[in-house]
Amino acid sequence: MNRFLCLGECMVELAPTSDGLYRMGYAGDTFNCAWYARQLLGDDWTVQYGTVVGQDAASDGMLEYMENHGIDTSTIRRVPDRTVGLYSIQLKNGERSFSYWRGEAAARLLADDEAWLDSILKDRQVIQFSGITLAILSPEKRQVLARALARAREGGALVAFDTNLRPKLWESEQAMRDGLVLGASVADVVLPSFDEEEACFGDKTQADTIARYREVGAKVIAVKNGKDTCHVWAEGVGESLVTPAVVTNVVDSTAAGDSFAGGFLVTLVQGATAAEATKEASELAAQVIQRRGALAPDIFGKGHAT
Ligand SMILES: Nc1ncnc2c1ncn2[C@@H]1O[C@H](COP(=O)(O)OP(=O)(O)O)[C@@H](O)[C@H]1O
Ligand SMILES: O=C(O)C(=O)C[C@H](O)[C@H](O)COP(=O)(O)O
Repeated sequence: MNRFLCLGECMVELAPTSDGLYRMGYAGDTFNCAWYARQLLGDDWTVQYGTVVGQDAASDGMLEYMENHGIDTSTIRRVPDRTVGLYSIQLKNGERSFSYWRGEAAARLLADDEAWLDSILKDRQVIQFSGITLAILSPEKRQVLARALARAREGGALVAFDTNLRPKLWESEQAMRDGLVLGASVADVVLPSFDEEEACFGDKTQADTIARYREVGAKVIAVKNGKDTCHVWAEGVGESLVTPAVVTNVVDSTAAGDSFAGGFLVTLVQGATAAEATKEASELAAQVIQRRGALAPDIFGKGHAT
C-alpha cells in the first residue's frame, strides 16, 4: 500500500454562506491537500493526516470527520488539556481573509515528540507540509521537523513543501524568510505563489523564485500566479509555462493553492511530467474557486462536506 501523508494543522472552519450564516466545517491548508488527494487517488493509496489534537469532543468531531472522508487518522497524536484551533473566512469580491483562534492549539506540539514524528514519517511515498506547518512551531521545533523530514527523504519519500505564507503566524519577517528556505531545503517539490514571493523576498520575476529554491536543492518547482501563467521547472527538463483557464465567476479563492497541491502531487506520483501535473492542478483549482469554503465535494459528485 502506498502512503500519502500530509502534515500540519487542521482547524474548525467557519465559512460564510449566501444567507448570511456560517457553515461549520474542518479545514487547514495541508488537510485540504490531503482531502483533495483522497478524492483523486485510488484504493492502492492510503491518505493520512499527521497532526496533534486534544482529547475533547471538538477533537473527536474532527477525527470522526476525517475518518468519514477516507483520511487515515492513525498518524494523529492526542494530548490532554489542549484542543483544536478555529478560523473564520471573510469574503470580499471572491477574495478571502482569515481570522484565527489557534494560538494554543494542540497542533503546535507537532514536533515535540521526535520519536513519534519519525514513526509517522517512515516508509511514506509522499509527505506534504507547508509554511503554516512550520510557522505554528517554535524556531527550535522547526529544526526538529526539518531534520525528521530530511531523514524521511533519505529513506525514499518524495517530500513536498507548499510555502503558504501567513505573515501573522511568524514572529518576524526574517523568521518567515528563514523558515521558507528551511522548508524548501528538505523538499523535492516546492510550490510557491509568486505574489507572496514578491512580497517576502522582493522577487522581480518567477525566475528569481525558481533560482532561490533550486539553490537549496528542490527538483520540481511550480510558481503559481493566481489567474496568470504558472512557471514550472523540473530538474533535467527545464522551465514550462502553463496558463490557467479563465474563470469569470470566482466565488471564494480559499484552498486554490491547497487543491492545486493535491492535484499536482497526485498527478506527479502517477508518472506525469511537472507540466502535466500543473495543468491537472490548475483545472482542479479553477473548479474549487467557483465554490464556497475550502473543500468542494460536489466537484467529485458528492454532497456537502459537513
Ligand atoms: N482567478 C483565477 N482564475 C483561474 N485560476 C485561478 C485563479 N486564482 C487561482 N487560480 C488557480 O489556482 C492556483 C493557485 O492559486 P494562487 O492564488 O496562485 O495560490 P495560493 O492560493 O496558494 O496563493 C493557480 O495557479 C491557478 O491555477
Ligand atoms: O490559513 C490557514 O492556516 C489555513 O489553513 C486556512 C485555509 O484553509 C488555507 O489557508 C487555505 O489555503 P489557500 O489554498 O492558500 O487558500
